[in-house]
Amino acid sequence: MPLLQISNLSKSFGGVHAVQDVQFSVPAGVIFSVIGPNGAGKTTLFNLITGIYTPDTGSIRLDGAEIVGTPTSALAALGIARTFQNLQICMNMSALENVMVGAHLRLDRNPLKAALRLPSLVSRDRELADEAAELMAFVGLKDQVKAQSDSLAYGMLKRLEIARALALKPKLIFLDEPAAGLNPRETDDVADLIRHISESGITVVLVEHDMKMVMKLSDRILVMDYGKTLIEGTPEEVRANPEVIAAYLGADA
Ligand SMILES: Nc1ncnc2c1ncn2[C@@H]1O[C@H](COP(=O)(O)OP(=O)(O)OP(=O)(O)O)[C@@H](O)[C@H]1O
Repeated sequence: MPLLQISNLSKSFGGVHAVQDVQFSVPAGVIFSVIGPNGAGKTTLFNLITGIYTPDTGSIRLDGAEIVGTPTSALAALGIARTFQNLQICMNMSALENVMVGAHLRLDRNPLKAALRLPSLVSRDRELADEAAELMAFVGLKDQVKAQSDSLAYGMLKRLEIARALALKPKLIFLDEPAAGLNPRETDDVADLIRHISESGITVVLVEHDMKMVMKLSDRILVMDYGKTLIEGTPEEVRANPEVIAAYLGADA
């Protein structure tokens, strides 16, 4: 059984068919990329799977269980984490606190206990801070553990967001354009990080415009165009598909 199975998924906004009858499945352990021109429906697809939008029709199964209608917070508990195309970092918090937010989302906190600052919770906060520091080191932010978020460069903030998603201890992580706005060296570093995330046992679903990175990293690629699936296959199959070449990749891909 695939980890994630999408069937007949559709979502319209007014007259715009943002996602139209899309189906694919993501086996556990792969790096799965979604590509397509601007407006193809990639982010809408992410928003549907991560509970931000409700589909008009279709089914989304995680480990065989239907998750359509499940709120984002409950999806986090089921093991789905994501990052956003536009950074969602709280700039008035420290970098470490931002990552700890991810861990807090994972844990069931008792607000009364928190208000009373019970010793068990204080020690758990210390554990979470240690865990968050480890994750920051994992994403390459070892030297920024004590930094304020607003002092971090853009590339660092993108990594911080990945660390926060990892703090959920997900089995499936959705990365929306992790290389957008990065220079070629930073892009290579993010590609290495994504590979490490995958090697740690987390299934990765990626939306990305950097075609070199997508071709290098992905086990499978879904190509979308005008809300529909153009093709789903291995990088070799996608690269060789005439429709993809015509619609998207260009002759030099
Ligand atoms: N909340 C919304 N309300 C109205 N229309 C929307 C909404 N979200 C997306 N759309 C429309 O749906 C279509 C698909 O948009 P989407 O953002 O999913 O594409 P995308 O492939 O992620 O594009 P990009 O690569 O530019 O991020 C577009 O025509 C867009 O204008």
